[in-house]
Amino acid sequence: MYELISKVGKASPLVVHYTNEVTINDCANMTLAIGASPLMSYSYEELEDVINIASTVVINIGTMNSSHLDLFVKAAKYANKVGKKLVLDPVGVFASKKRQEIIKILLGEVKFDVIKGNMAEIKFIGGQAVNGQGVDSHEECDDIDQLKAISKTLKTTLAITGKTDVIVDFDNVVKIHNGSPKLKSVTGTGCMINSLIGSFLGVSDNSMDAAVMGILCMSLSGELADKDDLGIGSFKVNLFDNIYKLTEEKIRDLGKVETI
Ligand SMILES: Nc1ncnc2c1ncn2[C@@H]1O[C@H](COP(=O)(O)OP(=O)(O)OP(=O)(O)O)[C@@H](O)[C@H]1O
Ligand SMILES: Cc1ncsc1CCO
Repeated sequence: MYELISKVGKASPLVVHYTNEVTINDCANMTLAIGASPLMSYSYEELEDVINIASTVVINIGTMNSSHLDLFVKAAKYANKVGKKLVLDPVGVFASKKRQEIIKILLGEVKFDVIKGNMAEIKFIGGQAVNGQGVDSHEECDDIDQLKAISKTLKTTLAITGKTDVIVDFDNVVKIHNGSPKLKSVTGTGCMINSLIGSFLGVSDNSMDAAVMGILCMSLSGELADKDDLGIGSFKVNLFDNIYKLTEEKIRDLGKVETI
């Protein structure tokens, strides 16, 4: 699995993003930092052209935009139709009825390789009552059986972020114990994980490995970046530097990965 980091650098897969306007630039830079190639689009006109050349398509509903709702569904359905890998981030799904409606349509009509969310977002799409605010989660990992059931119902790999990250594919479960609380104070670290997972899916058919690697790269780089009592601006720069300088050896040595 750890060798995927060199594979991404060599193959530089194209990750097409339909994502939110808040973190779009950081997602493009994160894709480049790990060695893949980003393309961000909001156009109906080029939808088929750009998805045809993509390795992976990322759908992130973070900033609900009336003119994008149908575009995101069309993009996801077309990616499915032509057999592209797909990642969904149901950002803030519990915050509004319209978010719930669009996620219901996407889950009903599209098969995703990985659904990435914070614990509140994932529990919510699994039908649980949750404690979240806007796009943020106040939930932690308490019931692995519940997460396994959600993965089975949605027939997908779940990549769930939090103090402890959890990746669940049916009965296979991996926990990641790296991280830094500062990652929560930089907006879009979750969105950037979609870019990382999308990059790894571009060089692997194993969704679980891609999801573990995507979260691990962010959580470990955040941990390494949180040095010398840095302020949050410098921390963010240091986070990107650490992603860019990750190696297979570093991940193998410093990753705190627990297979359950
Ligand atoms: N309390 C914490 N301690 C350590 N690491 C954390 C903590 N909370 C979150 N993280 C890390 O922060 C990163 C992003 O996770 P988070 O759950 O904040 O995503 P998110 O809510 O989807 O983010 P965003 O909406 O800003 O994109 C992950 O790498 C996760 O491990
Ligand atoms: C703050 C925020 N609002 C909509 S999307 C987004 C980025 C983090 O998900």
